[in-house]
Amino acid sequence: MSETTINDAEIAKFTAMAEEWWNPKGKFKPLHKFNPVRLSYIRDNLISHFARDTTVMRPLEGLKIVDIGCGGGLLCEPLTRLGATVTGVDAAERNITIAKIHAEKSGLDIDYRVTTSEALVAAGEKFDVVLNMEVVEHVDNVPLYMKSCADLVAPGGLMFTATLNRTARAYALAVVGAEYVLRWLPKGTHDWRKFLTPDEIHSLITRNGLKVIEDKGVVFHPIADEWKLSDDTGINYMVLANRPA
Ligand SMILES: C[S@@+](CC[C@H](N)C(=O)[O-])C[C@H]1O[C@@H](n2cnc3c(N)ncnc32)[C@H](O)[C@@H]1O
Ligand SMILES: [Mg+2]
Repeated sequence: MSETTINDAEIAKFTAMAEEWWNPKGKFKPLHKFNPVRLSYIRDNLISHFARDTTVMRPLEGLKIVDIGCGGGLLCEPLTRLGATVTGVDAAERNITIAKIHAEKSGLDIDYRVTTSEALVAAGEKFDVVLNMEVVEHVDNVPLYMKSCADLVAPGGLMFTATLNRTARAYALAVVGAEYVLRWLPKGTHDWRKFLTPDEIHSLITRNGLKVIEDKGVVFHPIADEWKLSDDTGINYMVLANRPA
């Protein structure tokens, strides 16, 4: 394939951190702290969009989900427990190795693959739900990446995109604060210039045939030591979109 979304330096960076995926106090601590709020946002929207029964143990039974840039599988595992049929995709082979070992230990059946969104499109795959969480700021060729994620959404399906906004506040908090002051993340984790605004994400989504349903900010509350949903999309945010049936 001539065009790729893989940035070799980014893949090397994530490969070097791969052993840390499931350590809640390690380099991925921010994602662990983030996980409950984004997981309940995803679950609630899947249940309402696909009209699922909330009284059953596995409300997502039968839904086909692909998690692009799944890392160690922090979202793949709980979504599998909720009944979904999950494919986890990452360009870093080491991440997929770690994800597979962890799923095996947890007794979960997850289809983990070392590949990319553009390769899945070339293979003609479609999913009810595409998760595009904290990846777009780490890829090359953002238009190709967003097009291939969108192309994977089946008619009637949903896509969740999470990333960081390109604001002065995001620079101060997500780069300087998180990497240099609080040391939540290794220095160099994020390049602010690669962050995208909600308007830029919307245009990448709509030009590929999806409709934006809503934006949701995710904000850290230091006293509660918790992330919460918010209307403030100035730093971390998620965009929910659908492909009309
Ligand atoms: C910040 S992590 C996010 C992990 C996961 N989505 C989460 O939110 O818990 C970004 C992940 O994207 C992967 N990645 C980077 N570029 C990619 C590409 N072009 N295609 C697929 N995965 C990629 C990295 O290896 C890394 O695991
Ligand atoms: Mg990131």
